Amino acid sequence: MFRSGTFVAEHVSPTAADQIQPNGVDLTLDVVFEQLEPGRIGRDGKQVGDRVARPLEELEQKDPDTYYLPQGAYVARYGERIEIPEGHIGFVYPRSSLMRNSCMLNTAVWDAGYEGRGEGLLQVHHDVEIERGARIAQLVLAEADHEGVYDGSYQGEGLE
Ligand SMILES: O=c1ccn([C@H]2C[C@H](O)[C@@H](COP(=O)(O)OP(=O)(O)OP(=O)(O)O)O2)c(=O)[nH]1
Repeated sequence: MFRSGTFVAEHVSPTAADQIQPNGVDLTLDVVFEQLEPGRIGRDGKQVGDRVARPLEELEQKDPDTYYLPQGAYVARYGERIEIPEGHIGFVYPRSSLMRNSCMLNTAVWDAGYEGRGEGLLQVHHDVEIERGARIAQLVLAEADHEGVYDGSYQGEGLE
């Protein structure tokens, strides 16, 4: 069973009232990274390629806290600290307004016991402006059986 947005909000911080949806909690965009070097996925381990945070443009008469993203693929870090409670699994979906603007957010499984500010692959198929702090995604939680809890290399990411 999927949990309510109010339940999900107990595991996401900070959350403003307008982020709490009937079935989940909206996540905001904090940092956009651009990958510089190749990563590696091996049979026995992996490595994330070097990346750099994209600068926030500071154009006159424009909100300075806005990303102006040309077509391409970016890694987006969310602004919220997320905790996947035991007995649950998390899924993140893009906000439909992204899709309607020819952009997409690709995501993976969020494991029970994970804590951190996660990341998603932001695909920009048409140039787009996204304000820092704007809502781009929604986290939902479903009840799930599991053995053990998350103990991988991304535990605690973005909380430093
Ligand atoms: O779209 C997603 C999906 C998951 N996560 C977080 C939560 C998840 O629990 C953690 C690890 O994901 P996964 O298990 O897929 O990572 P991995 O590539 O298998 O690495 P590791 O074994 O170090 O966990 O990353 C994200 O930040 N974004």
